[in-house]
Amino acid sequence: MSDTDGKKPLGLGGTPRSGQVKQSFSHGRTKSVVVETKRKRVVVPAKPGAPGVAPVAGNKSHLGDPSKRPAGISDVEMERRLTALRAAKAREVEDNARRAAEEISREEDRARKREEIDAKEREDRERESALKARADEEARVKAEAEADAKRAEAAKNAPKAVKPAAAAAPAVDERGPMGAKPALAPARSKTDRDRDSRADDGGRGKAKTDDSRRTGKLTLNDALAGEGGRTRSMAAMKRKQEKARQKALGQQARPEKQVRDVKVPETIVVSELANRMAERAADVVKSLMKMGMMVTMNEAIDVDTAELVIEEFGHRIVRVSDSDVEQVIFSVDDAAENLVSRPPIVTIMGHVDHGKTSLLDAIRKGSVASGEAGGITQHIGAYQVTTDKGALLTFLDTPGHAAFTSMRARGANVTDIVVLVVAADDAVMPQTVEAIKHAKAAGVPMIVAINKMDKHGANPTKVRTDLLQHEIVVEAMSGDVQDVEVSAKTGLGLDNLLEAIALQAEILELKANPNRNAAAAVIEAKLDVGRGPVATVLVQNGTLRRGDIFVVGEQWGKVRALINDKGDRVDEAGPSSPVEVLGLSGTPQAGDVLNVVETEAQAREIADYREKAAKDKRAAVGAATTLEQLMAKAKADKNVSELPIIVKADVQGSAEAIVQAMEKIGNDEVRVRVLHYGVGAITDSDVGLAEASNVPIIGFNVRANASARQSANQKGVEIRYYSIIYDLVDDIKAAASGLLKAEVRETFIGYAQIKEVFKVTGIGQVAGCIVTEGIARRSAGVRLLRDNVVIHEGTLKTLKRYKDEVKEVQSGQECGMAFERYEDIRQGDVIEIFEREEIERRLA
Ligand SMILES: Nc1nc2c(ncn2[C@@H]2O[C@H](COP(=O)(O)OP(=O)(O)OP(=O)(O)O)[C@@H](O)[C@H]2O)c(=O)[nH]1
Repeated sequence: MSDTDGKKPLGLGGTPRSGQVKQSFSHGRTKSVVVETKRKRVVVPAKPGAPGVAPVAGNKSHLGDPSKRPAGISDVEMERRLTALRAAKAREVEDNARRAAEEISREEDRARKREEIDAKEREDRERESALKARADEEARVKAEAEADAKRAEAAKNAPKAVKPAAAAAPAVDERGPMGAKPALAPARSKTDRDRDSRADDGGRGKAKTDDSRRTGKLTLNDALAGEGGRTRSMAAMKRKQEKARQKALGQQARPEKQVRDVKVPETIVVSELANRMAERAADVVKSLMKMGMMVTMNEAIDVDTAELVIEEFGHRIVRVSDSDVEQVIFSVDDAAENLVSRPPIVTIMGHVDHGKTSLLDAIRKGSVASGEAGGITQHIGAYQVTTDKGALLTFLDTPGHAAFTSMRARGANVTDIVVLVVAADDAVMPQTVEAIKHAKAAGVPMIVAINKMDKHGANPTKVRTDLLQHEIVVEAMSGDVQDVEVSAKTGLGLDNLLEAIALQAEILELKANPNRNAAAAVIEAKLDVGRGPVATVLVQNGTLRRGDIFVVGEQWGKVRALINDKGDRVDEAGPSSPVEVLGLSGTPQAGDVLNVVETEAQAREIADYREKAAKDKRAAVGAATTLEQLMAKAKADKNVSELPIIVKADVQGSAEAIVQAMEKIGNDEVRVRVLHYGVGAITDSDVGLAEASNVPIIGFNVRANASARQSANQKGVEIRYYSIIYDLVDDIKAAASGLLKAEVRETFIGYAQIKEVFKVTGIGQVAGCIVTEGIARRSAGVRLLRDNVVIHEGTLKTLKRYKDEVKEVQSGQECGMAFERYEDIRQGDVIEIFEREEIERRLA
């Protein structure tokens, strides 16, 4: 079937010249298409003025060649379009004329305003120069120079300011009536105006823009329409105004690149270097790459390379050494007017059981002694007491046991006054002498408290004379050391003691500046299960506050809480206050100094530096320097038996004291080696270490946690608990004694002389002897002496009397002796008979 069946071909009429084309498709389908060729219509243009031709509607010549029109547009449509075009052109001409007129009027307005502003500026300048002229000669010269400079600047700006406005005058304002309204804008700098002119391309009225910037008043219309519909914030406007003002004052709008002093240690990470130069890290990396160093911003470079980079960026290098990080905490001395009185820090020292704790207890009316394990003060406590007269005193309670010597030494260093307790029923004892030495070495004044005056047989005079031997001349003996007779039990003389302390403090004129960063001494540190590391510190200067950032030894932190000696939380602690500090990164050592610093970065930097330095030091001490030393050490170690232990204690001071006590145990042959010590409960890792090294764990006032207990049971690790240091020392001594080799004691029991030597089959050489002295015993040891020289030492193979083997032969009797594995015996030789006895030894 054909598509053309029953249909006429589509055409515009007339006589078309047509033909048929047959098209073939797939699957044998065909289609006949009728092709029609249309004749072109020829339009002859009508002559203008010719009769019958309407000027617009009748005459179609102005509609152009219809063949060139787009298809389907009729003459009428064409006519309508042309009319619209003509009307638009007429409107445009009108608009242009109107705009030009408006522009001229605006220009006139602008010129008038410009003149006004110029006049005002001129007036200002003249007034300014007149004012300056009245100043002294030097100021006048300077002012004139400035005025000249300003005039020159103004002269430079003036023509440029006019130019864009004039050039823009004929331009068409596209913003219509809204934009055409002359709006007032703040005065603008030339740079801003130029920039705006550039931003407004072509069609936008530059004159309008300039005008709005110069008029000094900002209207809503202007603000909204000023940037082609782009709104500006008030802040942006203010910035522009500020820039313009600065420009007018002759300041540079763009700040010059700042040259910085860049501190660089021996090595520095690239990103940190960029940070210190205030440059982009990527730029620094780029600059390094240009130098041929392919580094990333997280890699460290040496100081010499850093110097090249710094120079390239136009900064200055300041080389610092690692230790310089500590410089931030070295502060200048306080000015005298900033210093205020502070309470004295008093340390009570003396021999064991002379009543230190009882005395302090009596002073602060508390009961420390009764709560202590075994009645021994185990660690330093610090307390503040107020006397009846209102004087505030800070007491450090130092322990009395010899093991705590080092802690006491530290106590003496933060101490202003030492109270030396000597029991009146005893005398000056070794630790009394030690305390005197410490106090003298630290240059700390001393007050002697002669305690236990209530006791029968108390003899204070003996104490005073004993002290003379140690160059302590008390006041009672016309010396300069105050002495007070007291009884901690009855409270006798306590007032006098406090008075003596207050008097001594007055003489010392103790002062500190509370208005500076705090410096404090750690008197105790422990790891508290709930609170983390806790340090008891004594503020020495400044005021320690909550939130302060500090570094203490190898640790650092931010004060999370401060707890005073009464257990109350406080916000700050002034000079001489003892206070517990929470918020440390780790447990510091007793004796470390806590310093408040400005930033966390500084604190961390100092702590890191100290940790590294301490590590290096330990490594240097541990390393044997020469081969001989190494060999000597190895040899010495070989001959020494070791009892290794692990110590865990409740506080740092106790742990250190135990380690010291352990070091003292032992001799050339045996020693106790503390493999590891720490503060806090015994944990799995302690048990792991103990198992690996096969050592027992000593817990002093601490216990193993549940899992550590369980794994210790499984692994067979021994854990021993103590709360009294004497018991611990005694037990370890006993254990170490077990390592000592038993002593071999030799006892001479007799001599025998060899009369003749004969050979016996099956035995070998046999000596026929006579026991000349003592007794000859079969089991004993023998030495063969020839001309009083020992030529053999061994045991007997046989001891015979006649034919019988006997156990012993008495003096004066004859016997036969043969040596075990030795034959060279001669007539006349002497046999020495002795016995060996092994004696068990104990450590002293
Ligand atoms: N009669 C009498 N006994 C006292 C006096 N002062 C202390 N004592 C006793 O002496 C013993 C030791 O007293 P502490 O205060 O524990 O002695 P300490 O010097 O602190 O001892 P350590 O902590 O071991 O260094 C205790 O039994 C006290 O009761 C006193 O004035 N008179």
